[in-house]
Amino acid sequence: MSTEQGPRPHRVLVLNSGSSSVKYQLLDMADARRLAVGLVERIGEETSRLVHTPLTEGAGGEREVTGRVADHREALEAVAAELAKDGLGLDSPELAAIGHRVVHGGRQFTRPTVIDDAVLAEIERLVPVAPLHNPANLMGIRTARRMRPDLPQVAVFDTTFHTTMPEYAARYPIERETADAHRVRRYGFHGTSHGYVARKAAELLDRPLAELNLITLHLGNGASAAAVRGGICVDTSMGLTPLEGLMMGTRSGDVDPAVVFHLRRVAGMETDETDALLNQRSGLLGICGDNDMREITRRMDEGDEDARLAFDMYVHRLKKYIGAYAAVLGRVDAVVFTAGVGENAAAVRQAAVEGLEGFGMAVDRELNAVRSGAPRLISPGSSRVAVAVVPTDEELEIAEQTYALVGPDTRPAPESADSPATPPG
Ligand SMILES: Nc1ncnc2c1ncn2[C@@H]1O[C@H](COP(=O)(O)OP(=O)(O)O)[C@@H](O)[C@H]1O
Ligand SMILES: CC(=O)OP(=O)(O)O
Ligand SMILES: [Mg+2]
Repeated sequence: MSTEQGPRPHRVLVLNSGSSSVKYQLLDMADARRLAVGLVERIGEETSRLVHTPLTEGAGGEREVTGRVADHREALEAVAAELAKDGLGLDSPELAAIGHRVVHGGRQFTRPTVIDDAVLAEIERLVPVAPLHNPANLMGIRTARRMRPDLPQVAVFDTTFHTTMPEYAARYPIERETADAHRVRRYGFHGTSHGYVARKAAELLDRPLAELNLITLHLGNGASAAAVRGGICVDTSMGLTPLEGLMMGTRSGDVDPAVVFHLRRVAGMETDETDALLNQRSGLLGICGDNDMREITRRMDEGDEDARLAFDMYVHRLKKYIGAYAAVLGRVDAVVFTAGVGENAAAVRQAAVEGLEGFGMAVDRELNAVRSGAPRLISPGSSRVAVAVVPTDEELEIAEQTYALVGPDTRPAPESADSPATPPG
């Protein structure tokens, strides 16, 4: 190893770019401490909003900036400006790397990957199968590269965790030649989150992950379930794109594919229209006009029947996946709820597990009502299967995977740090 030239950089900026939002965190990896966190939401609308919270000593509290943010480039520029106000700007020599959530990595990206032009081109090629997500991820990456061309940038893919699915779970039962020619298969998403909460659930249960059969339920705006045996994904509910599976905020989840042909024939709906219908105007929103579970449970409490129907459909479909994955796994040690809905909507957890006593699953009403940011059990002591709430932290997981790949312990001394990044193996 060559000689040290001052302290090595050990901060990582993580960008989790969604279709219309960016969540970000700046972390000090020396002690896994968060220095700043924030969110830009409603990108592309007139009412965009940036909420930035510096967490360094004396930096003051949360700041809010409102006004139109046209796209993910402007969003990142606005984030950089806020970070700079706290002395945490992207020009800081203490920044070691930028980690990006990339939703679709196809089959080729089976691990976090340092981004170069070839990797960017691959992510671009996958846009048709993640039309809401990969373009946003790409814009975040390109903007970050423009701002710090010297820094390693790492892509952490939602799909990676699911690349272990057995072939019989990953394939669709359609003509092989056609499927293979167009890479039509099930990829699965939210993998960073499923992998993270599976590990955290093992810690909560104080048992080795290798021994556990888990059903992890990531219920955010997008939602997916995974069957995890010994830390390895054996099935998941999302497929070629993040549209399959559970009912979501605005996405339908599972429907008979003939719905698409039917709407083409009887209503003349073109492919793009049906795509927008199923991805953006369906799910909870399509049934009751709201996609936020807080609003839906509030309306339900006031006796609103549309909200009740949306809730019942959401829970019914969730329960079907719990049952299916119990069958896939044979024995279940824990059901794990995570993400915005899973962590906060006690009513969803209660209703999804209700009636599953025959599967050894139950929720304790009082434990379930506790509000907490900590991993916790919500099943009664008598429950054969543990039911848990485990907050996800995709940003921390991305930061750790990024740092493990390009942090100071893994790369040559600073003098060669600006040499081109290595492409995937
Ligand atoms: N306190 C809460 N009670 C019920 N649902 C909530 C609460 N907070 C957030 N949610 C739900 O979580 C969703 C956002 O989840 P999140 O995991 O942040 O999604 P994403 O990362 O896809 O944007 C919201 O749309 C809402 O439905
Ligand atoms: C893949 C996916 O659905 O992501 P999100 O939940 O962030 O929309
Ligand atoms: Mg999310």
